[in-house]
Amino acid sequence: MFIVIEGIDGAGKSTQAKLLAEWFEKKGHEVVLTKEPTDTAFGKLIRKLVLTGGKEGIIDGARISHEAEALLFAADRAEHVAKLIKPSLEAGKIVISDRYFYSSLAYQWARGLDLEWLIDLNRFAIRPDLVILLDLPVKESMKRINGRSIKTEFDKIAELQKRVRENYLKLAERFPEIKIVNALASVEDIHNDIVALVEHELSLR
Ligand SMILES: Nc1ncnc2c1ncn2[C@@H]1O[C@H](COP(=O)(O)OP(=O)(O)O)[C@@H](O)[C@H]1O
Ligand SMILES: Cc1cn([C@H]2C[C@H](O)[C@@H](COP(=O)(O)OP(=O)(O)O)O2)c(=O)[nH]c1=O
Repeated sequence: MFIVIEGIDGAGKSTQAKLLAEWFEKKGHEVVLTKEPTDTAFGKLIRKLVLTGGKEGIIDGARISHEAEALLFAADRAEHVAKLIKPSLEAGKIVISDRYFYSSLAYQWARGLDLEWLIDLNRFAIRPDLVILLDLPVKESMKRINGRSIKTEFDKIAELQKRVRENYLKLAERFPEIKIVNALASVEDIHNDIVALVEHELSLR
């Protein structure tokens, strides 16, 4: 089973991915908990070129072009799918990924790239069984990650996050595997909502 957790920065993805992995482990499953960008050479390149390119890089996404940025995320993902996700699923393991190609659609679309081009570019990425979209207002996510962002650029980041949130909600109408979870609740309540969705998915097998 392949489960993806998506949402804007600070939505609670890594918190919930970890709890879900523990839930599966308690039930005796072998779990691979992973994320994008990955920790491989491609992921490191993305962090260097796209995510930590100084103030400018963080706000506008890149000193490199948005197209090159999308291609880097896709290259990282191609390696992720080929070397970890596919073999793990074939071995019968549960794979939980903190972000996947829906992040590329939501974020790179918010940067102004064409959605259909992004979907085509990511066509190699096997479709997950379930995508949990942790949805919450940007104001709340900003409070949660306050320490992580550059305060003076706060508003610009918030504006981008708002577009990303709207994009995720639009994507949920197009991709039936995306299930929206209200991420404004407590960690425990959100976990229970996610477990209910997972149990429903398991009952269909
Ligand atoms: N439901 C929640 N309510 C309040 N704070 C939360 C909740 N879930 C996570 N947090 C906190 O918010 C911050 C961001 O959570 P995190 O799981 O790292 O988000 P993400 O992986 O989506 O960026 C962390 O400090 C975390 O402890
Ligand atoms: C996977 C992915 C992430 N991103 C963005 C979303 C986040 O703002 C950022 C980094 O992701 P994040 O989950 O914050 O990773 P980390 O904290 O480990 O560096 O990259 C994209 O723009 N496109 C993508 O395809």
